[in-house]
Amino acid sequence: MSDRDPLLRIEGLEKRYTTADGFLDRLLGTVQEVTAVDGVDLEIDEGETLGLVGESGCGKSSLARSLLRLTEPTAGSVTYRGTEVTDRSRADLRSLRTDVQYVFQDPLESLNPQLPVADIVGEPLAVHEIVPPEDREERVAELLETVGLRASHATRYPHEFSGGQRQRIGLARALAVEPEFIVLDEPVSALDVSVQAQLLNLLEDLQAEFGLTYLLIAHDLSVIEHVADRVAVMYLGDIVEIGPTEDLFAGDVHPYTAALRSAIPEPDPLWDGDRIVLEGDVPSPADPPSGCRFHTRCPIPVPPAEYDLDPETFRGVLSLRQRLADADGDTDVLAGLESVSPDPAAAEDRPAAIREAFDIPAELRDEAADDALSNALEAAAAGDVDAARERLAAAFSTPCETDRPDLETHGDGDKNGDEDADGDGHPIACHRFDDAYAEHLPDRSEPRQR
Ligand SMILES: Nc1ncnc2c1ncn2[C@@H]1O[C@H](COP(=O)(O)OP(=O)(O)OP(=O)(O)O)[C@@H](O)[C@H]1O
Repeated sequence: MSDRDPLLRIEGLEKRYTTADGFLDRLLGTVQEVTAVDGVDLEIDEGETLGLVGESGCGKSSLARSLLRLTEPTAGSVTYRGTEVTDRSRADLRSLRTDVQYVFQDPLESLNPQLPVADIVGEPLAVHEIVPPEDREERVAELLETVGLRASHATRYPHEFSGGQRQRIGLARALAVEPEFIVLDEPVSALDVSVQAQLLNLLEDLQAEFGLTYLLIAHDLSVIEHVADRVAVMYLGDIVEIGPTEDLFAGDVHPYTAALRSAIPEPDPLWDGDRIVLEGDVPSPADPPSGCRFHTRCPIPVPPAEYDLDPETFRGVLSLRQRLADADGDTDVLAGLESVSPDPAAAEDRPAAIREAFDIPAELRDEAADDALSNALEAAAAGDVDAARERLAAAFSTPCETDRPDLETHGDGDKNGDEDADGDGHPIACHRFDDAYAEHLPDRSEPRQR
């Protein structure tokens, strides 16, 4: 391995689950395929902490478990210290199992409740024959002290400990095999904030002491802000952004990263940044949106090139389009909206009410856009959802809906999110950063604001 090789390299990693394998499901046609990880490329360097963030269901655990083959990946390649992992036999994976450890989110689930801590931490020492049996007790005591517990804790059982202490036991067990690389899957998400900070400090101390490399998974950016060297942001099976941590907390970022960032509780009462609230949940990976997978929730989708629309207005138009698409033949779908009068006699008021319901101004600053919208709203107000849908789709399309963005560096920098000597660019999968769509965004400074 040369100096420049990463410790771990993942290429085109895919993990698909079939939701049901039963005969009845196949007979009824209810078998669904879920693409939890959709062709991810990633590199992790020795000694670094790579944070992996995204909402629940984005595929973080599936990615981490596949790369260690705790679950079999469907496709792709993983190399560890230059050696392919994906085609190794189970027996061959034994050495990898000591080099690489996985610490689970919920220690109560991963620690055997029937065993005292001495056995939980001692088991890997025995299985991998790391110390002779007569030295095991002493080594367990050392490991417990290394993670801030007492040697006397060895005789107790998992339920006798607090959440933070249980996570320390999980760490002691992982450290028993003297690993190089540890995957930490939501290690602090079940803990109080003060306990979180203590555990994150411990992780940093252990990294410095033992030269560890971490993949640190979290659904919350605040957890990794002070710990990770680089951050990869995951949405619906894809990495949508990867870069040095400081770049993701300042400067231009993917709109999804911006939303995660704005969700961090701000201790300063004078802070006047805008909270970005994402609508709805992560869509089902069984039926992901076309184009950019984030476009159905993106606060700033790329508007059509022919109009001068601000991002918020276009978001409203796109949400209206989605509502009409979801209506699927239900002509009364708009009547369900609170501010849209259900009274058929008030049909002439409905276009205005629909605009209001979707935060679209009463009049768009772009006359041609306003005409096209009015035309569609007239059809919607008259209950002709099909016509409204068609008119909106014809007039208000976005490349976000049709073109899948690549994870590309649009400034200076390389594909793995490392800065180059004189640049601060890092890979982002978003059309807003792609010059190919510049004509859609005449004033880039406006939509890139956070
Ligand atoms: N064994 C499985 N069978 C079927 N679908 C699964 C399985 N495991 C995960 N999934 C689905 O794959 C998607 C990604 O799940 P995954 O647990 O990897 O995401 P995550 O980002 O780690 O979320 P969380 O933090 O909630 O664990 C989800 O839609 C989930 O329902």
